[in-house]
Amino acid sequence: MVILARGANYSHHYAAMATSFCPALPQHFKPTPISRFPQVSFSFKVFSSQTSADENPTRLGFLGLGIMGSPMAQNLIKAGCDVTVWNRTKSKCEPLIDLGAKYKQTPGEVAASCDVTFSMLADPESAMVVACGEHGAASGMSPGKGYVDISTVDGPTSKLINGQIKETGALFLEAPVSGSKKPAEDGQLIFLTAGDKSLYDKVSPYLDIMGKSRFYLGDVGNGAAMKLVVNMIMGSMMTSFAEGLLLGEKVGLDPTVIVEVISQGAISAPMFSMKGPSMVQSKYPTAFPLKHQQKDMRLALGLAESVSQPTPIAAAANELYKVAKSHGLSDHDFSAVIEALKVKLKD
Ligand SMILES: NC(=O)C1=CN([C@@H]2O[C@H](COP(=O)(O)OP(=O)(O)OC[C@H]3O[C@@H](n4cnc5c(N)ncnc54)[C@H](OP(=O)(O)O)[C@@H]3O)[C@@H](O)[C@H]2O)C=CC1
Ligand SMILES: O=CCCC(=O)O
Repeated sequence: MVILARGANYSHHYAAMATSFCPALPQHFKPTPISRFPQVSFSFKVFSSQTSADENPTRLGFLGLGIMGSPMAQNLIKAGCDVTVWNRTKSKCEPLIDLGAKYKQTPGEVAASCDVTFSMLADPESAMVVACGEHGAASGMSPGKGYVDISTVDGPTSKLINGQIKETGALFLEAPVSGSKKPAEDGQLIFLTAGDKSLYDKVSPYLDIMGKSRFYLGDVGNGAAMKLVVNMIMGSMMTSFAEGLLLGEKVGLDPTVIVEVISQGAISAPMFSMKGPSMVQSKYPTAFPLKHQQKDMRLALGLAESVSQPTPIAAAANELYKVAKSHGLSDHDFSAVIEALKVKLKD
């Protein structure tokens, strides 16, 4: 069911109205902006397992069950979707199988048994091998099927995967996400999609289960570019925040007060408020692994290089992430980049 309503100011009113129409269906209900026209309209989407439980429900595959993929697949299962999973490390499939997912031995077998297959892999290399390698998803693709790659990769990788999928007659959509572990758990991700519009239309109900909004950006490569631009800014912001916390502390300021002051002013950001308190305690519980942030800085710098755009701030930030990696912080949250600034230089 989709309830359409115009105007951003009345979202909670319309949300209450929709819930009163459908009291049995509130579990996956949330007001969602129609992101292609963010300035003019909102839609409210109610996904119900009943609506998908028709004669031939769409069979969904999910490849890659890491920090992000696991809760995303879990939300699809909990919404009543028919989901088949695969992960390189099979043990990560088990909690989802317990929730009702099916399991196949290879990405190709998942794709062969599903109508649409989602993938959420670490980086360009793993996205390529899972899509196009031996027993990869492409080996199970054929006309009528679709492949949706949610991994954060660069445009050239996404275009290569698109080409291989298209050769099978299937459709392709790149759909990287903004939002981290908690938004993935809460179904509040922001999808940045590009590619086959008909596949975008087909999978929109599923994107709405996993996310709060979705953007359709046209040709393959635009979704990857949008994601890299956003993460490049985020990565630079984090290093600047880390510098400020350490400088403030060194001149005698209480870093918890710095976090509070920032939260009330013009540079307030959810990221600072969420990560700041644990950073001042030198704790970095992983939501977004530092190794992935450094990968995104590297890919964003490659994108900048491809169009001769100067990005000196991002280049400097990237060096700090590389230093943090060399200190064994790859699997910590990316906020651990602050540790790279604590390293004492030799005399
Ligand atoms: N965490 C976050 O906050 C966000 C992450 N992203 C992006 O989403 C993607 C996934 O992130 P996240 O879930 O955090 O990452 P994780 O490191 O938790 O998971 C990575 C996944 O990729 C799989 N993988 C890695 N290498 C290979 C390989 N060679 N062959 C097959 N599978 C492989 C892993 O399998 P295995 O379990 O066997 O290791 C795992 O399923 C990344 O591109 C990341 O940049 C995007 C938004 C937010
Ligand atoms: O790619 C990771 C993004 C993390 C976030 O948007 O909070």
